[in-house]
Amino acid sequence: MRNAHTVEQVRAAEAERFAVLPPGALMQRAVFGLVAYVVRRLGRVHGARIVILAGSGDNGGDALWAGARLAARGARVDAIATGTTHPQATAALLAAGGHRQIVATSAGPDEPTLRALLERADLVLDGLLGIGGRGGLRPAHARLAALAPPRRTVAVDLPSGVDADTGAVAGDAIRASATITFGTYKRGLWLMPGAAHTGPVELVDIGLTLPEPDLRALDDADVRAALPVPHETASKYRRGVLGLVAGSDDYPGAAVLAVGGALRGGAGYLRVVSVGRADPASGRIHGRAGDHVRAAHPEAVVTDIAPGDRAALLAAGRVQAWAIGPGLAGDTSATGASLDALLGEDVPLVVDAGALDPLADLLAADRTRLHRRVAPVLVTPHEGEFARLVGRVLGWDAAKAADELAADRLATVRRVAAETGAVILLKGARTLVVEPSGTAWVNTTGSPWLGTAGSGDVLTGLIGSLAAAGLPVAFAGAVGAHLHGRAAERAGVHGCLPLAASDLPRLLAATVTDLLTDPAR
Ligand SMILES: NC(=O)C1=CN([C@@H]2O[C@H](COP(=O)(O)OP(=O)(O)OC[C@H]3O[C@@H](n4cnc5c(N)ncnc54)[C@H](OP(=O)(O)O)[C@@H]3O)[C@@H](O)[C@H]2O)[C@@H](O)CC1
Ligand SMILES: [K+]
Repeated sequence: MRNAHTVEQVRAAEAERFAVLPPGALMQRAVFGLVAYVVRRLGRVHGARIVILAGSGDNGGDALWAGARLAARGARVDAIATGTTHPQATAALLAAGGHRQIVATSAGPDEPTLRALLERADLVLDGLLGIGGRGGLRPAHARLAALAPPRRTVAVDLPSGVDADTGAVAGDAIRASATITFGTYKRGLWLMPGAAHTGPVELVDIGLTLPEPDLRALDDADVRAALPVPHETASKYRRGVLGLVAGSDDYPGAAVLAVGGALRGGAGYLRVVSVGRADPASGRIHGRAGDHVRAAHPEAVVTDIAPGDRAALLAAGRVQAWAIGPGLAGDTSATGASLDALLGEDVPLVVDAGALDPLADLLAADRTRLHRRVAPVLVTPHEGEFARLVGRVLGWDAAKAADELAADRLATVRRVAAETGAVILLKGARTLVVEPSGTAWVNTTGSPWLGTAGSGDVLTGLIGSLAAAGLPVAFAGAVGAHLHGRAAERAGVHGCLPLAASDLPRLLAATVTDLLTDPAR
């Protein structure tokens, strides 16, 4: 498990260490980790050209100290400063044979010199701003951030211009090929849009004693430990039964995809309820979605119901979790009736796609509905669906939803989870899962190829299945998002590019197999 903390939490932990350690000790620990990374990355330090971008604070100090160590090992180190710099670190750099120039002064480098330095650099260390940064970069910093070559830039602690707490980016910000962060992960390294600036993030332990994290990210080891694996006395019922309400005559494929995801989540039995209509000749209820599911997944037990038939829905049988939404289209009042029936059942419920607007309508009529329910409800909107949800339930207009998410994605989702009583899984690059209590996970697996029709249907089935198999539904959301992302990452290896959603169930099986058979277990 990786943990992220707020700047306030980091400052408090640092203060506690400052009180007992010799001056500069924490910074030297950070520098040691940074230099180790640079040496590993470059392979050969002697003769390498390093450019340090240095701001006025301790973040610049880290980078300059690293520059001093690298200069002492034979690197050519040029520091470009925005103004005054950390005195001891600057003295160390100069003593080791490094150079320093200050931009925007008469003796500073002109534009062509600056560009040439950065173009020739083997590596650029971004020490413009760390956790002390506030708001958008000032002009001198912004100019350097725009010139730094993304593929050869390493961010020190965090990419300058990314807000350490929110991940917000106002104007120019460093784009890094890697980030070496100190003490703990900062939330902004994991939250969009900042997360798009970091490259892979490495943590250097500097010995901070930290409180409960504000945000968590699962690793493969966490997911492996959480996977529902049947034991000797398992039976299909004991492994958990998922009820999945999915598919309609208009969108039968969504049900097939959701079932594909559900079959890889660990539940032992799958009851699928599809919406059909009465056959004029026989009077029997029959739907296209049911036919498609039966043909594609003979192991699923399918019931066709008339739109909104609550009794027929619940008669499908006992389940340990319900999921509703993929491929439900058309009559939202019928979906609302089904949803209302499922909300009356005391088992975890996953709500997605075509059931999200009907849920919003139910919550608009009664905001306490989910707060009063004992078992949790997890909703899985993408950004557009989230905007509609908060529009209908909380009265936010679309611009407000977009602005709040851009300013502080995590705080916004936390607020909406607390107000609605729903566990919210906000899909997208860096999917967030947030409980009404505020407990939050961010997903760091995935691939842009996942932005394809139907991938959300697979995710809903997968999460529902994990919940039916016994994982708490919010955790099932975090585990499901991790597996879904890992599956997509494997697409290239398994010859599945461009990725189609129907490839995902097979890729999920390969992902789970690898996790369970990893010899390092
Ligand atoms: N202390 C230690 O032992 C350890 C510290 N560590 C390191 O210290 C870093 C934190 O250092 P820090 O507190 O000095 O803050 P940092 O981000 O470098 O500079 C802030 C200064 O920049 C300015 N400024 C603010 N906003 C701005 C903007 N938008 N655009 C431009 N300028 C802006 C403002 O200065 P002003 O110009 O207002 O005087 C402000 O004071 C941390 O990230 C980690 O790398 C690690 O080594 C672990 C051990
Ligand atoms: K930085």
